[in-house]
Amino acid sequence: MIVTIDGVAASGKSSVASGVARRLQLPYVSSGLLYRAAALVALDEGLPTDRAEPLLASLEAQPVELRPLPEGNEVWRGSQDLTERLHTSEVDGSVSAVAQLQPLREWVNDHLRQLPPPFVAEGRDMGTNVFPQAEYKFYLTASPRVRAERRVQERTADLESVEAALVLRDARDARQSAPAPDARHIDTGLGNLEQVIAKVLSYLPDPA
Ligand SMILES: Nc1ncnc2c1ncn2[C@@H]1O[C@H](COP(=O)(O)OP(=O)(O)O)[C@@H](O)[C@H]1O
Ligand SMILES: Nc1ccn([C@H]2C[C@H](O)[C@@H](COP(=O)(O)OP(=O)(O)O)O2)c(=O)n1
Repeated sequence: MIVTIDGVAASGKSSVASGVARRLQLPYVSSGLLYRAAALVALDEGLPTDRAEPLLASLEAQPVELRPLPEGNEVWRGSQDLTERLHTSEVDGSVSAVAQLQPLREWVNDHLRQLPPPFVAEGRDMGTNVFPQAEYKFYLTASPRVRAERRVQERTADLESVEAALVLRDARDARQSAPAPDARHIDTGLGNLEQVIAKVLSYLPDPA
């Protein structure tokens, strides 16, 4: 079984995917972490974010590995744990450019398609491009203000600038963020995290 949870930035994808996966006793897969890791490598190494070749060459020379652990996804590069460095405003600011590079998208998608099901996968195009065969698909939304209020709890930045950055990233990511026609839409602003997790679970078979 593959469950896909797509949606806009800070709509709650990883928290909801993690909660659903825990209840189903499945791993969850945070695809955005691979895009974030690629953006971090570009920033660390001073590589351009608008050209795929130098970045791919670096990622091939020293590969990045996504570890979809039940307690949280980690990203490693050799002996370096990158996980704690993936959710900064700097990475937020560069990741959409990297995610527009088609060869980078193929690099991410090759990683994801090697993972053995069952799992819950979250991102932008899990239900459309990467796992169109998934049995259960969800698309999370919430207003920019609601999402910004959540993100200020996690970033040292003010509400107005976080909201503006989210709206900008939504626009930059729009191309790969179209919902799957067969996805169920859930507005995560209408309930708390537990209620949204329960809503998703209500459409899924009970764990054996
Ligand atoms: N109803 C809700 N649904 C989902 N997340 C919520 C909700 N209410 C508050 N949150 C919080 O909002 C944040 C969403 O962040 P995250 O799950 O990282 O979103 P995304 O993966 O879409 O960027 C988390 O801190 C989560 O606990
Ligand atoms: N499947 C995916 C997942 C993420 N991306 C891009 C779009 C986003 O700006 C970044 C980071 O995504 P991530 O889901 O980690 O973060 P946000 O929820 O957007 O804060 O990666 C993508 O293009 N396709």
